[in-house]
Amino acid sequence: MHFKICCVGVGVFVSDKIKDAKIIFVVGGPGSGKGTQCEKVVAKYGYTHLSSGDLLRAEVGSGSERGKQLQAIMQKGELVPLDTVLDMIKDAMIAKADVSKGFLIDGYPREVKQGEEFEKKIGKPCLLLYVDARGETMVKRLMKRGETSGRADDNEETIKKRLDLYYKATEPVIAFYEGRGIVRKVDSELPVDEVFGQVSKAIDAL
Ligand SMILES: Nc1nc2c(ncn2[C@@H]2O[C@H](COP(=O)(O)OP(=O)(O)OP(=O)(O)O)[C@@H](O)[C@H]2O)c(=O)[nH]1
Ligand SMILES: Nc1ccn([C@@H]2O[C@H](COP(=O)(O)OP(=O)(O)O)[C@@H](O)[C@H]2O)c(=O)n1
Ligand SMILES: [Mg+2]
Repeated sequence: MHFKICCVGVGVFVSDKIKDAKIIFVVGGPGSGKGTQCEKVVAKYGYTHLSSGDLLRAEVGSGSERGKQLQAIMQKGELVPLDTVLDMIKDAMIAKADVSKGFLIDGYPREVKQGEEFEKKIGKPCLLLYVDARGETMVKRLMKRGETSGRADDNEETIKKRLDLYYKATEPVIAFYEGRGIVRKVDSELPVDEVFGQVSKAIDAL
Protein backbone atom coordinates (compact mmCIF):
# COMPACT_ATOMS: atom_id res chain seq x y z
CA MET A 1 0.00 0.00 0.00
CA HIS A 2 2.81 2.35 1.00
CA PHE A 3 4.55 1.88 -2.40
CA LYS A 4 1.28 2.67 -4.25
CA ILE A 5 0.74 5.91 -2.28
CA CYS A 6 4.35 6.82 -2.93
CA CYS A 7 3.87 6.37 -6.71
CA VAL A 8 0.67 8.37 -6.72
CA GLY A 9 2.47 11.03 -4.68
CA VAL A 10 5.34 11.28 -7.16
CA GLY A 11 2.91 11.46 -10.08
CA VAL A 12 0.98 14.30 -8.46
CA PHE A 13 4.24 16.10 -7.54
CA VAL A 14 5.53 16.02 -11.13
CA SER A 15 2.36 17.43 -12.69
CA ASP A 16 2.04 20.00 -9.86
CA LYS A 17 5.40 21.40 -10.91
CA ILE A 18 3.94 22.59 -14.21
CA LYS A 19 0.18 22.63 -13.47
CA ASP A 20 0.16 26.33 -12.50
CA ALA A 21 2.81 27.49 -14.96
CA LYS A 22 1.92 30.39 -17.28
CA ILE A 23 1.51 28.81 -20.73
CA ILE A 24 1.32 30.63 -24.05
CA PHE A 25 0.61 28.66 -27.24
CA VAL A 26 2.34 30.15 -30.31
CA VAL A 27 0.45 28.97 -33.37
CA GLY A 28 0.94 29.88 -37.02
CA GLY A 29 1.75 28.46 -40.41
CA PRO A 30 5.13 27.10 -41.44
CA GLY A 31 7.44 30.07 -41.86
CA SER A 32 4.93 32.52 -40.38
CA GLY A 33 7.57 33.76 -37.94
CA LYS A 34 6.77 31.87 -34.73
CA GLY A 35 10.40 31.17 -33.89
CA THR A 36 11.48 34.71 -34.72
CA GLN A 37 8.88 36.22 -32.38
CA CYS A 38 9.56 33.65 -29.62
CA GLU A 39 13.25 34.60 -29.54
CA LYS A 40 12.25 38.24 -28.95
CA VAL A 41 9.79 37.26 -26.21
CA VAL A 42 12.53 35.26 -24.45
CA ALA A 43 14.89 38.26 -24.58
CA LYS A 44 12.30 40.73 -23.23
CA TYR A 45 10.24 38.63 -20.79
CA GLY A 46 12.55 35.74 -19.88
CA TYR A 47 9.98 33.10 -20.84
CA THR A 48 11.12 29.55 -21.66
CA HIS A 49 10.79 28.89 -25.41
CA LEU A 50 9.91 25.28 -26.28
CA SER A 51 9.65 24.75 -30.05
CA SER A 52 8.03 21.38 -30.71
CA GLY A 53 9.79 21.27 -34.08
CA ASP A 54 13.17 21.93 -32.47
CA LEU A 55 12.57 19.26 -29.79
CA LEU A 56 11.74 16.76 -32.55
CA ARG A 57 14.78 17.79 -34.60
CA ALA A 58 16.97 17.28 -31.50
CA GLU A 59 15.63 13.73 -31.21
CA VAL A 60 16.36 13.20 -34.92
CA GLY A 61 19.87 14.59 -34.37
CA SER A 62 20.47 12.11 -31.52
CA GLY A 63 20.45 9.28 -34.08
CA SER A 64 18.04 7.25 -31.93
CA GLU A 65 15.70 4.68 -33.46
CA ARG A 66 12.77 6.94 -32.54
CA GLY A 67 14.61 9.85 -34.20
CA LYS A 68 14.85 7.90 -37.46
CA GLN A 69 11.07 7.30 -37.41
CA LEU A 70 10.39 10.96 -36.69
CA GLN A 71 12.71 12.09 -39.51
CA ALA A 72 10.76 9.99 -42.02
CA ILE A 73 7.49 11.68 -40.94
CA MET A 74 8.86 15.21 -40.70
CA GLN A 75 10.53 15.29 -44.09
CA LYS A 76 7.10 14.52 -45.57
CA GLY A 77 5.65 17.43 -43.60
CA GLU A 78 3.26 15.09 -41.80
CA LEU A 79 2.38 15.11 -38.09
CA VAL A 80 4.26 12.85 -35.68
CA PRO A 81 2.24 10.82 -33.12
CA LEU A 82 0.51 13.07 -30.59
CA ASP A 83 1.89 11.28 -27.50
CA THR A 84 5.46 11.53 -28.81
CA VAL A 85 5.47 15.29 -29.20
CA LEU A 86 3.35 15.90 -26.08
CA ASP A 87 5.63 13.80 -23.86
CA MET A 88 8.68 15.65 -25.24
CA ILE A 89 7.10 19.00 -24.41
CA LYS A 90 6.03 17.81 -20.94
CA ASP A 91 9.53 16.49 -20.13
CA ALA A 92 11.10 19.75 -21.32
CA MET A 93 8.67 21.79 -19.19
CA ILE A 94 9.33 19.71 -16.07
CA ALA A 95 13.09 20.07 -16.61
CA LYS A 96 12.74 23.88 -16.55
CA ALA A 97 9.82 24.18 -14.10
CA ASP A 98 11.87 25.49 -11.17
CA VAL A 99 13.48 28.34 -13.12
CA SER A 100 10.82 29.23 -15.70
CA LYS A 101 8.79 32.46 -15.67
CA GLY A 102 6.40 30.90 -18.12
CA PHE A 103 6.40 28.73 -21.24
CA LEU A 104 6.12 29.64 -24.91
CA ILE A 105 4.90 26.45 -26.59
CA ASP A 106 5.89 27.06 -30.23
CA GLY A 107 4.31 25.02 -33.01
CA TYR A 108 1.90 23.13 -30.76
CA PRO A 109 -1.04 22.32 -30.78
CA ARG A 110 -1.28 21.45 -34.43
CA GLU A 111 -4.77 20.02 -34.20
CA VAL A 112 -7.61 20.46 -31.69
CA LYS A 113 -7.12 17.05 -30.05
CA GLN A 114 -3.47 17.96 -29.36
CA GLY A 115 -4.73 20.98 -27.44
CA GLU A 116 -7.26 18.90 -25.49
CA GLU A 117 -4.61 16.27 -24.59
CA PHE A 118 -2.17 19.00 -23.49
CA GLU A 119 -4.79 20.42 -21.14
CA LYS A 120 -5.55 16.98 -19.69
CA LYS A 121 -1.88 16.12 -19.09
CA ILE A 122 -0.32 19.53 -18.37
CA GLY A 123 -2.56 22.59 -18.01
CA LYS A 124 -4.52 25.35 -19.72
CA PRO A 125 -2.94 28.11 -21.83
CA CYS A 126 -3.65 31.71 -20.78
CA LEU A 127 -3.00 33.05 -24.30
CA LEU A 128 -2.82 31.75 -27.87
CA LEU A 129 -0.59 33.99 -29.99
CA TYR A 130 -1.75 33.53 -33.58
CA VAL A 131 1.11 34.50 -35.93
CA ASP A 132 -0.71 35.23 -39.18
CA ALA A 133 0.99 35.50 -42.58
CA ARG A 134 -0.18 34.94 -46.17
CA GLY A 135 0.55 31.57 -47.80
CA GLU A 136 2.77 33.03 -50.48
CA THR A 137 4.72 34.95 -47.84
CA MET A 138 5.37 31.75 -45.86
CA VAL A 139 6.50 29.84 -48.97
CA LYS A 140 8.84 32.69 -49.95
CA ARG A 141 10.35 32.90 -46.43
CA LEU A 142 10.88 29.18 -46.10
CA MET A 143 12.45 28.86 -49.55
CA LYS A 144 14.85 31.63 -48.50
CA ARG A 145 15.47 30.00 -45.10
CA GLY A 146 16.00 26.66 -46.85
CA GLU A 147 19.12 28.09 -48.50
CA THR A 148 20.87 28.06 -45.11
CA SER A 149 18.68 26.20 -42.55
CA GLY A 150 19.72 22.68 -43.53
CA ARG A 151 16.18 21.60 -42.59
CA ALA A 152 15.04 18.53 -44.51
CA ASP A 153 11.54 20.04 -44.70
CA ASP A 154 12.49 23.46 -46.11
CA ASN A 155 12.02 22.39 -49.73
CA GLU A 156 9.21 23.42 -52.09
CA GLU A 157 7.37 20.07 -52.08
CA THR A 158 7.37 19.64 -48.28
CA ILE A 159 6.60 23.31 -47.66
CA LYS A 160 3.43 22.94 -49.73
CA LYS A 161 2.44 19.83 -47.73
CA ARG A 162 3.10 21.61 -44.43
CA LEU A 163 0.99 24.54 -45.62
CA ASP A 164 -1.89 22.25 -46.66
CA LEU A 165 -1.74 20.46 -43.31
CA TYR A 166 -1.67 23.79 -41.49
CA TYR A 167 -4.85 25.01 -43.18
CA LYS A 168 -6.60 21.66 -42.72
CA ALA A 169 -5.58 20.69 -39.20
CA THR A 170 -4.19 23.72 -37.40
CA GLU A 171 -6.45 26.62 -38.35
CA PRO A 172 -9.35 24.87 -36.50
CA VAL A 173 -7.19 25.20 -33.37
CA ILE A 174 -7.48 28.99 -33.65
CA ALA A 175 -11.29 28.78 -33.83
CA PHE A 176 -11.36 26.37 -30.86
CA TYR A 177 -9.45 28.77 -28.62
CA GLU A 178 -11.21 31.86 -30.02
CA GLY A 179 -14.25 30.30 -28.36
CA ARG A 180 -12.38 30.78 -25.06
CA GLY A 181 -11.49 34.39 -25.87
CA ILE A 182 -7.73 33.83 -25.43
CA VAL A 183 -6.58 34.27 -29.07
CA ARG A 184 -4.55 37.37 -29.95
CA LYS A 185 -3.69 37.60 -33.67
CA VAL A 186 -0.52 39.37 -34.82
CA ASP A 187 0.00 40.44 -38.43
CA SER A 188 3.26 38.79 -39.41
CA GLU A 189 3.29 40.47 -42.82
CA LEU A 190 4.69 43.53 -41.03
CA PRO A 191 8.38 44.11 -40.32
CA VAL A 192 9.64 41.92 -37.45
CA ASP A 193 9.79 44.72 -34.84
CA GLU A 194 6.25 45.89 -35.60
CA VAL A 195 5.02 42.30 -35.27
CA PHE A 196 6.82 42.15 -31.92
CA GLY A 197 5.07 45.37 -30.85
CA GLN A 198 1.76 43.54 -31.28
CA VAL A 199 3.11 40.48 -29.45
CA SER A 200 4.30 42.63 -26.52
CA LYS A 201 0.88 44.32 -26.24
CA ALA A 202 -0.80 40.90 -25.96
CA ILE A 203 1.65 39.69 -23.30
CA ASP A 204 1.58 42.96 -21.30
CA ALA A 205 -2.20 42.66 -21.13
CA LEU A 206 -2.01 39.24 -19.37
N1 LIG B 1 10.60 39.68 -43.91
C1 LIG B 1 10.30 39.02 -42.79
N2 LIG B 1 10.88 37.78 -42.59
C2 LIG B 1 10.55 37.13 -41.45
C3 LIG B 1 9.65 37.66 -40.49
N3 LIG B 1 9.54 36.75 -39.48
C4 LIG B 1 10.32 35.70 -39.80
N4 LIG B 1 10.93 35.92 -40.99
C5 LIG B 1 11.85 35.02 -41.69
O1 LIG B 1 11.04 33.95 -42.16
C6 LIG B 1 11.70 32.68 -41.94
C7 LIG B 1 10.80 31.80 -41.06
O2 LIG B 1 10.76 32.38 -39.77
P1 LIG B 1 10.63 31.43 -38.50
O3 LIG B 1 10.57 32.33 -37.29
O4 LIG B 1 11.69 30.37 -38.54
O5 LIG B 1 9.20 30.82 -38.77
P2 LIG B 1 8.51 29.62 -38.01
O6 LIG B 1 7.04 29.96 -37.96
O7 LIG B 1 9.18 29.30 -36.71
O8 LIG B 1 8.76 28.46 -39.05
P3 LIG B 1 8.62 26.87 -38.76
O9 LIG B 1 9.62 26.56 -37.69
O10 LIG B 1 8.94 26.25 -40.06
O11 LIG B 1 7.23 26.70 -38.30
C8 LIG B 1 13.02 32.99 -41.25
O12 LIG B 1 14.05 32.94 -42.24
C9 LIG B 1 12.87 34.42 -40.74
O13 LIG B 1 14.08 35.15 -40.83
C10 LIG B 1 9.09 38.97 -40.74
O14 LIG B 1 8.29 39.51 -39.97
N5 LIG B 1 9.44 39.59 -41.92
N1 LIG C 1 3.33 19.51 -32.81
C1 LIG C 1 4.15 19.18 -33.84
C2 LIG C 1 5.24 20.02 -34.19
C3 LIG C 1 6.04 19.68 -35.28
N2 LIG C 1 5.78 18.52 -35.96
C4 LIG C 1 6.61 18.09 -37.08
O1 LIG C 1 7.81 18.85 -37.09
C5 LIG C 1 7.89 19.59 -38.33
C6 LIG C 1 8.56 20.92 -38.09
O2 LIG C 1 7.77 21.68 -37.19
P1 LIG C 1 8.13 23.26 -37.03
O3 LIG C 1 7.16 23.87 -36.05
O4 LIG C 1 9.59 23.44 -36.78
O5 LIG C 1 7.90 23.79 -38.47
P2 LIG C 1 6.54 24.05 -39.25
O6 LIG C 1 5.98 22.72 -39.58
O7 LIG C 1 5.63 24.86 -38.37
O8 LIG C 1 7.01 24.76 -40.44
C7 LIG C 1 6.45 19.70 -38.79
O9 LIG C 1 6.36 19.93 -40.20
C8 LIG C 1 5.91 18.33 -38.40
O10 LIG C 1 6.36 17.33 -39.32
C9 LIG C 1 4.70 17.71 -35.58
O11 LIG C 1 4.48 16.67 -36.23
N3 LIG C 1 3.90 18.04 -34.53
MG1 LIG D 1 9.97 27.51 -36.03
